[in-house]
Amino acid sequence: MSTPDPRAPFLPPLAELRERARVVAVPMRVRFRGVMVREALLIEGPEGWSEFSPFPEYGDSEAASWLRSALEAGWQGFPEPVRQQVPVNATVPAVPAARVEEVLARFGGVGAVKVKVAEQGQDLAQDHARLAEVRRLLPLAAIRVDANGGWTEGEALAALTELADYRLEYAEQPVADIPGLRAVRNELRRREVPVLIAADESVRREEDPLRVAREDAADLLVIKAAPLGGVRRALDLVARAGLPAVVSSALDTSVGIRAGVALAAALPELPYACGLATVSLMNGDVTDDPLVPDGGFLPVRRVTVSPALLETFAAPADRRQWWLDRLERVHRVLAGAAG
Ligand SMILES: O=C(O)CCC(=O)C1=CC=C[C@@H](O)[C@@H]1C(=O)O
Ligand SMILES: [Mg+2]
Repeated sequence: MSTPDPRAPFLPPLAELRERARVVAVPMRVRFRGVMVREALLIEGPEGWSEFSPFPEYGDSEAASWLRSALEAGWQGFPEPVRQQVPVNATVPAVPAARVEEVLARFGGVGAVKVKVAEQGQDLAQDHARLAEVRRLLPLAAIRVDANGGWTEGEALAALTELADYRLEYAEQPVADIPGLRAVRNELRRREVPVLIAADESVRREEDPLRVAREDAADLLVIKAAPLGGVRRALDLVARAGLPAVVSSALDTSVGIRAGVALAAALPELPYACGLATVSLMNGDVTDDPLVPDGGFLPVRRVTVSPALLETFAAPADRRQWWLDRLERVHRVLAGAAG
């Protein structure tokens, strides 16, 4: 497969993007990544609505991939799907065990659940309790955990050796760096602990997203459309990596989730349920017909944005300005890359 053209897709003039940009602040039902409000800049392009919502702490060059992804959605459109619906997992944030039932209920029936573990300020007993509750409520579900790099190697080995009793499908980013992932993976195999290792941050936040695969540091990759520069770039990455991929969200509105669905729908193989049901964690959306799961699946379809909801969730003026300033800086980064 060829290297994606760094200039593609076409970069519209900043004035055009600014003029069409809408900034929303959508409340969460439950704290996730430490936030209770998710902000996003949405732009309507000729091919449909697009979302630019890099997390606020990300710098401009990292955010440039998110803008590329938005431009693909709005100005280029998505590649042809090979399936018309995609299986999804429920996502359980690092909530107390007593809240698990209420969180799971938001997702309707699903066959897979991702549980956050290793949250700062919590301990392994809390992870155990959360996982035990998920297993009690869904005895047959595929369960995976996501530590967001929160364990040391020693902690990861100890924790996963114990948590394997819940029949874990895989552990996402148990430790922060690639040599650590590789070491944990090798040691778990040596101990015959049946937990696969997935890389997330080590793919989407690395200079070289193929390094994990090259260094044999994970069994599978977590792939997100926006941080990887869009659906086509993510597809190219998966093809080059030669590892199974799980598509996951960036905690987007339904507009951003649409890109994730397009990615999952276009992958030649989709062996795992995708982490694309996160609209269910939000207390609002920009469409009257949100991309939330039905029977454990999301459909492959367009998202129609509601002008009334854009008003309802319009961000305060200072935050709107913050996003417009960011858009301007990141546009400059992409214009530089194209020059
Ligand atoms: O994968 C899922 O089930 C939901 C998405 C999800 O967990 C994430 C979305 C956005 C940011 C990340 O911190 C987080 C992740 O680590 O995968
Ligand atoms: Mg993750």
